[in-house]
Amino acid sequence: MFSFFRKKPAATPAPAPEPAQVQAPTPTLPPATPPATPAPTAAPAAPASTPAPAQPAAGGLIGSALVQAMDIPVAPPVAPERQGWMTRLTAGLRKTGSNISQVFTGAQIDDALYEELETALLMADTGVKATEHLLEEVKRRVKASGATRPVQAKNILVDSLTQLLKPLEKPLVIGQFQPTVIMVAGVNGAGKTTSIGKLTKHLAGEGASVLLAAADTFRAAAREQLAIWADRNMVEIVSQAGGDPAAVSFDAVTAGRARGKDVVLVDTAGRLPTQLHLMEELRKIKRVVQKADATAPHEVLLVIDGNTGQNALAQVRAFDAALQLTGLIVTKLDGTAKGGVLAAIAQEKPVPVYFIGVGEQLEDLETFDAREFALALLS
Ligand SMILES: Nc1nc2c(ncn2[C@@H]2O[C@H](COP(=O)(O)OP(=O)(O)OP(=O)(O)O)[C@@H](O)[C@H]2O)c(=O)[nH]1
Repeated sequence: MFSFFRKKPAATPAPAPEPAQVQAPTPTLPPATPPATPAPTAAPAAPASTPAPAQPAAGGLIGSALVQAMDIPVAPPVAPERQGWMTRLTAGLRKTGSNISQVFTGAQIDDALYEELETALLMADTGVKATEHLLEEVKRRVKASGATRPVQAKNILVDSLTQLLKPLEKPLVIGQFQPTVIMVAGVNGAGKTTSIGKLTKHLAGEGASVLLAAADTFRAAAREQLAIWADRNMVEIVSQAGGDPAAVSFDAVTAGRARGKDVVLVDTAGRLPTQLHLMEELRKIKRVVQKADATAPHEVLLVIDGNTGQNALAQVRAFDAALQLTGLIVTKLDGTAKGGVLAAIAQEKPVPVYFIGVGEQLEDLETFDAREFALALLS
């Protein structure tokens, strides 16, 4: 089931400065879709209601008589329409998740388990701060709940990770502006064009009219790749060999407005944050897009390759400083053992994650859901 974006209801006041151009969503587009999954019920350990850990009673109660009822979070089931995605996500995150899950295969919760957990989280590129946070949370809640079995500690980790990642959840909203201009940036090969192609397919499939801007004017292959996605989805593309990327973006936004498009997606060339002149070029694209539409770009997305681990955090910081990011797309989580980087982002630079990618297939890019991610990682 498609659950890529939420359409702003027509009744929602649009803060566009040119009311005449802000139109109600086209009838071909679906109404606002409810969240694909129920809001995660991040059940705190609720120590208040938890009976105190059992004290050996006088008279020598043994075995199961000592077991107390414990309040351990139990994950609610995933919505049926997300089951297929969960299967792909679980498979994609296997490399990252298996090392962490391994920690909970022993017989008891002890210092050795916590040490192993710390190492596993650090190895998954969760970062020092997020690792410390998660460790403290798990220890605190294990103690408060009286949990003794590693599987209980694992459930508590799922819940703690969900809570940490929750602020990163945000749906992509279109329909508030026409067109919604989405600028996409990132380092070389992060998966920008592929992600734009997948997004285009899904948006077009839902009846949204999309215009693509090939603002990577240097690399012929990049333009061709985008043109293939445009052809496949029968959407229009503004492209120009060797031209100025800002000029192409300006033309695309102007054309998008004139033709009443719902979405304009601007694909920019890959660059490293250390290439200052190229970062300046990105700023210029953003400024020029603003000239074509004073309210645009409405979204500035950074695509990051999940394989880059902690370096992804540096990319988020650098691109955010240059462009004021509104969201992230994290790709290639399938080929990495470093998927913990999302926790590092949540802890240190919480820019919303609109989509995550776990493969090259169309259906391998989906909306980010904190609980799904935590469950898939530790399943
Ligand atoms: N395994 C895997 N591969 C992916 C994913 N997303 C993209 N790719 C692959 O990554 C490679 C680079 O993707 P592109 O979309 O060309 O990357 P780009 O950021 O546009 O590249 P430049 O324009 O050169 O900066 C392609 O082979 C994609 O198929 C993903 O989630 N998982």
